Amino acid sequence: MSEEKLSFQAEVSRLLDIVAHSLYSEKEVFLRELISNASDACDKLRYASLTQPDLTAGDANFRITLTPDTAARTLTIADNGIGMNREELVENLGTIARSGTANFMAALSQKAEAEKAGEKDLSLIGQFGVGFYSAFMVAGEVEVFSRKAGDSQGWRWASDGKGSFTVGESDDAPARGSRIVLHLRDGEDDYLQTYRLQSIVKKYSDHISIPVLVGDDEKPANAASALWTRSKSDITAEQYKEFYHHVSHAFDEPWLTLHWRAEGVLEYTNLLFIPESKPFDLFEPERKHRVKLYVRRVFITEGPEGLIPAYLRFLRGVVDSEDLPLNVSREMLQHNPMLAKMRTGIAKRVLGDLARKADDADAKADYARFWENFGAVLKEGLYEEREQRDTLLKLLRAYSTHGDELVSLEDYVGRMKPGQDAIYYITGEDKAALARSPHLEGFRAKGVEVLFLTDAVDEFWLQSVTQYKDHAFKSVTRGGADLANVTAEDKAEETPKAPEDSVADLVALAKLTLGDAVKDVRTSERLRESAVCLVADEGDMDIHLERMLKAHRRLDETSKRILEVNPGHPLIRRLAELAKANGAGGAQGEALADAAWLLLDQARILEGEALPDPVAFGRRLATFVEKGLA
Ligand SMILES: Nc1ncnc2c1ncn2[C@@H]1O[C@H](COP(=O)(O)OP(=O)(O)OP(=O)(O)O)[C@@H](O)[C@H]1O
Repeated sequence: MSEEKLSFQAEVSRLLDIVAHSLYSEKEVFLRELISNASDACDKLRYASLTQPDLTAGDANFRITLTPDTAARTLTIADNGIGMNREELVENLGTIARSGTANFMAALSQKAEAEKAGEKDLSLIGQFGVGFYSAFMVAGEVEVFSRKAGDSQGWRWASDGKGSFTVGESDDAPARGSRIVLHLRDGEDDYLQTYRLQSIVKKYSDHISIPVLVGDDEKPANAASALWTRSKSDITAEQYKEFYHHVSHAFDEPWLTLHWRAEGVLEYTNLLFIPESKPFDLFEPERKHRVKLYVRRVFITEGPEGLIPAYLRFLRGVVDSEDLPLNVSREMLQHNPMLAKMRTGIAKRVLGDLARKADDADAKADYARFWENFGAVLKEGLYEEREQRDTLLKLLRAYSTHGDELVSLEDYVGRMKPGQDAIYYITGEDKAALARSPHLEGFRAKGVEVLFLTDAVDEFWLQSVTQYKDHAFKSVTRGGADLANVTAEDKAEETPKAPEDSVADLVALAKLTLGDAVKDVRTSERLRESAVCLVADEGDMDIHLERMLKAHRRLDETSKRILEVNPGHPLIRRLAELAKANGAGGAQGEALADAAWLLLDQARILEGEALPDPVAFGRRLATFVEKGLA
């Protein structure tokens, strides 16, 4: 077959464009990327050879070699790993298959815009890692010769990184694995010097368990032992960080590094990291984790189901088991009882370490950073893992009416007012909008704190977790406000409102007028400044949850709401007087009926809901304003 010319996927072309104009300040990281790929390729072959020993026959010593050629001005990175066939070369080196790529590209173009505007480097690309494509930061042309383990045919892939690449058969491919030849750009001769290459390997790839050989030197330039098998005291923070970059393909700092060995019935070593920033694919529907499973230093698979609970899927790193059988197939893993035991052990340990961070009064801001990134994921555990519920509730943080800082449930309970039983919350998308909600007025006036719960997942865990330390969770937009029993801080608050019966006629008239449009009309305990609001009945679905379900087409019906009126509000007082004077069948009947509809529509607007009949609303409003001006 002759050579074929193919185009890069559009995202790759855009990425290459950015890479060529290098956003990386340290170009040398291209080597880290290529060595990381080579090491992954060796890991993959080692796993495959467990069941097909022929694959490594004749050459079982995995290694990565870097060969500079000063005359040709090329740097060659070769491995004897799994290699790639034609389809894999096209697929892996022509597209970006990773989930979340679309989001990333969007973020990237924003960044490009921001940079034009002269804003600070957001180092987004650094967080994502451009992998193989980083080769084009230093090379004007890249050739990949590759032969897949077990295949007879070898291939050559080549590109100048400008929109297209060629792929064709090659007699020059290694016996097994890949050889990447970088034709260095002018000015990149640094990467032809052995000592320079050695120092880069030491810096970024010391933890790689495959030996990396540079030039003619027979001694590997890296320590070539799996980092997690070394003693903690022998590992520097820098080495942990580089290992985190390698396993996670992310380039932020680890927020937390957890390195421990579980001993007892089961033995396994864990080197896990919590990233400092949110990975792009955190909310993909599969909710897959990315932790790598090894058995006695042999890489088995990434992200096996059942090893890490979904609510901890932000963890990165490796788990190395001493007990699982080496020939465990990926498919059978999931049903292995040892895996379930490891999962429990890992969850306990991670949550325990998080609890220590959460309890540390000096680390408040630090924990808040973690919470902002991963709190929404952690909360999934509240309904998915009963055994960890109490621990997770202790880790929970939320904004509240108390101030600008995240608060814990313990803080909240400590501030509860005499006579207050419940933990009050309000759900919605946006904290600032929630803070303006009329439902909060009475709570504010009595100094009762209300939590703002703004993650979609909040609606779900609140269905199954009903209380914290005997205090029920209660939505301020549902049921009665129960504020009568709470002693106000401010005595003025206790001054009696207009007696309820003064608005009884208005309430009766509104009920009659609004009929089926509402479940009930009643006077409100929770309003102070606003005239009206809508609430859900005690047993009904919360307004925000219902709206969310409808948006996702999981619900067709809308439950009826209760319209609450504030008997202390001047408008309500005035309407109440009119309703009383008018009696049944009075001359003001029509105007009062219009007023009732306007009150309901106003409450809907405050709730952020669309009006079912905006034309009627407009007409009624016009009539009223006109009368008012007359
Ligand atoms: N030396 C190699 N041997 C075998 N396969 C390779 C090699 N280098 C790259 N690949 C394949 O190409 C794919 C794409 O590599 P690339 O570096 O772009 O992305 P990645 O390693 O998946 O992730 P990242 O971009 O975070 O590094 C790899 O996932 C792998 O399948």
